[in-house]
Amino acid sequence: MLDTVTDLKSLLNDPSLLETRAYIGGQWVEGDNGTYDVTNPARGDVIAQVADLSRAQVAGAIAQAEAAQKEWASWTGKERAAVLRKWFNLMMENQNDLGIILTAEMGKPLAEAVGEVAYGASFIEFFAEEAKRIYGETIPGHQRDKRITVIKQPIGVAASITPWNFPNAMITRKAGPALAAGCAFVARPAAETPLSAIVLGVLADRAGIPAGVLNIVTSSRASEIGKEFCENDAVRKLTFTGSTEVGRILLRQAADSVMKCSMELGGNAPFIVFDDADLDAAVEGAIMCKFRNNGQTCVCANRIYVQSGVYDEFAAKLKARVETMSVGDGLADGTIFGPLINGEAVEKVQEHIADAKAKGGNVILGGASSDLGGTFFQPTIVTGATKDMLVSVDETFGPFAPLFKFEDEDEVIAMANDTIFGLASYFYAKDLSRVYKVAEALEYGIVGVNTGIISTEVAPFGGVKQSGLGREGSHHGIEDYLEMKYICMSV
Ligand SMILES: O=CCCCC(=O)O
Repeated sequence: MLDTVTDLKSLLNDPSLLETRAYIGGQWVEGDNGTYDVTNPARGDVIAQVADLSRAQVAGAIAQAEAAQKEWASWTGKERAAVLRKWFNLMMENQNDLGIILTAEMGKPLAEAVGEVAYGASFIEFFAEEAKRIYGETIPGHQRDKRITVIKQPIGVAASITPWNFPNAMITRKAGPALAAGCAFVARPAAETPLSAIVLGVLADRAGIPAGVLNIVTSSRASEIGKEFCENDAVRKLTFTGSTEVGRILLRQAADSVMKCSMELGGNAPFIVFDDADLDAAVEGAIMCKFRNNGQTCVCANRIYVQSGVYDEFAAKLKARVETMSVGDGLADGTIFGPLINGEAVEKVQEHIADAKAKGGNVILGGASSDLGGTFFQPTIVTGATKDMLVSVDETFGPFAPLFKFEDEDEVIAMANDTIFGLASYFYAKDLSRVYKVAEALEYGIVGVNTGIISTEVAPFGGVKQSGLGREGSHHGIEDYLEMKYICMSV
């Protein structure tokens, strides 16, 4: 049982990793607004009380970042790479402790949490390497006496707002390229999961990242902090992962200062199973894709389309596999499905299931809260899903798998693209020309073909349509933190 912060400390190999103060300008800082409670979603127990910063303190953090940025940018790429590499090493050396902290505040099973820490650290490793490869360009002059050079420079101070579902990796995917580029960074983690962010500050400090280059600002007041980030002229880049609704608000707020924005927003991922697919592989892919993090991931399948010839078999196989998977505390052995983050998340899953049932859906597995109570929910599969159901337009963000039936390729492509979102999509098929045609026709930033897992630091992650702006990860990911400068010289 994790009743208090002392209990959580006792689970850690290095209890000093559990810090509850904010990290600003290399100092550990108490909140002007006191503290707020961080709870364990499995039981609702308070596990820590974290610094609740005021807007003025966040402005102070931005000032510290601004003061530190120029010196940091003057370091060579190789020098920046060396400390980023140390930061990566420290994350991996403390991977299990970081995983325990993450599970305690977010709820996902420990194996997934430890996996997320490795995934998060991979962005620091990758961008440490990229720090040495920020190349410019020479362009043939437009007149005989002209020489044109393009250099790339850090954009300045970058600020991030990140969600609770990936409390580690969503920060590192932004901080890695920002710091590698020579930007200073101010991170505001989700109020639900500040401890995983703060521990990144602890390790950054140990790695020798200079004071002010990385700042972690914790606060229970999301909208105030969002406003400060958008309205403070020293912030030149805002990077956000979260809902499309909040992304729109931030974009509006950021318009006045014309800052560069990256938005990784909501999805409504289709997962398509064609009749020539390897069905067992498709079932495994659907499980990974739909139920990763208990369905609480922006790239989780939201709508599963299965061609009529294999529909019943796929449904039976999926049910048989999912019913063997257990729901439980994230720290308990064998848990596959942890708790949902909070009561609101449970209500949304319930609403989508009730709506599906009312519109003719047939619950073949689950459908209700788990006997464990709290926010534990049974993984649920519904057959007979139709496009008038809520789930076809709205991301459930929970363990609900609706199975839609389709007849042909054109029909399913039209259904899959019939959404304002365009983040991830998936399909299983063997026919090569179908594979190419469908991959090209899906209006999404990411297409998984015969795989349910597409996330990696080496590929560009991001969406089209109202799923966002910009790409994170890969060599493209650093571009969002750089400005191009064109130098025109007359010789
Ligand atoms: O909710 C979105 C988090 C993205 C997780 C990933 O990188 O796969």
